[in-house]
Amino acid sequence: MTEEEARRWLKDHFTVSRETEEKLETFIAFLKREAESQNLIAASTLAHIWDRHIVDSAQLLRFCPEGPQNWIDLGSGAGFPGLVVALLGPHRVTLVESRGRRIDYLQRAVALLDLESRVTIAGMPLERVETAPYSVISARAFAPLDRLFDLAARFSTNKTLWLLPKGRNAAKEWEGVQPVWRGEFRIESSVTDAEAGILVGHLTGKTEKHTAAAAKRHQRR
Ligand SMILES: C[S@@+](CC[C@H](N)C(=O)[O-])C[C@H]1O[C@@H](n2cnc3c(N)ncnc32)[C@H](O)[C@@H]1O
Repeated sequence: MTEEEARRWLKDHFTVSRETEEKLETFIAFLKREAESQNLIAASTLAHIWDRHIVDSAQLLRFCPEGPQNWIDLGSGAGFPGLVVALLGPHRVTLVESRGRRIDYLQRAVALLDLESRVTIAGMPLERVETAPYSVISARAFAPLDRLFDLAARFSTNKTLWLLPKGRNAAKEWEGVQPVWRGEFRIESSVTDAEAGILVGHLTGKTEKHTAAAAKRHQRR
């Protein structure tokens, strides 16, 4: 969609107050300035931030239950989708990011947008983040699904909603992990790219076959 259509889409789907609109503009201006001195988003998307980043992030909120969620966003990078979700909804959001300059950027963005009371930055590799249950887990362009589940299943309960924009291979990726992982996922199409899929659902555990094989390996040790 064009940038104008993307702005309209946002207003049609969410209650965007004047203050939130101003904050989104402030965030985009800040991102553009920062992108001059560090690699934050693909250069080809700089002229399409509303479509490729703001709406692409915001659309995840369509699948989220009402009310404030305890949300963790893995590999937030320039703040997508985590910061957009925090700007548009009442959620408490933890942004996980391991790269120093991006952590510094995220800290300044959160202060600029006055989000300190609801946004926490876990500035470290995900592997070092303290285990805790979250009600929503999101990750865009973070890792292939098998690695993502391996790294992040410890933040999930049977009730946790996973929101994973996965591009054009969403169905294949979900099929690919099924020998190991059990869950109930559906694929929603992305409003910013009709061919891209978003995996939406719950992870319920590892398959019995996999659990039995792991137990056997453990016994042999
Ligand atoms: C391709 S970028 C995507 C950024 C953002 N989610 C987006 O879609 O624009 C992946 C991000 O994950 C971060 N990352 C990669 N491995 C990580 C890890 N193990 N723990 C935390 N962050 C990690 C990288 O530093 C990078 O900022």
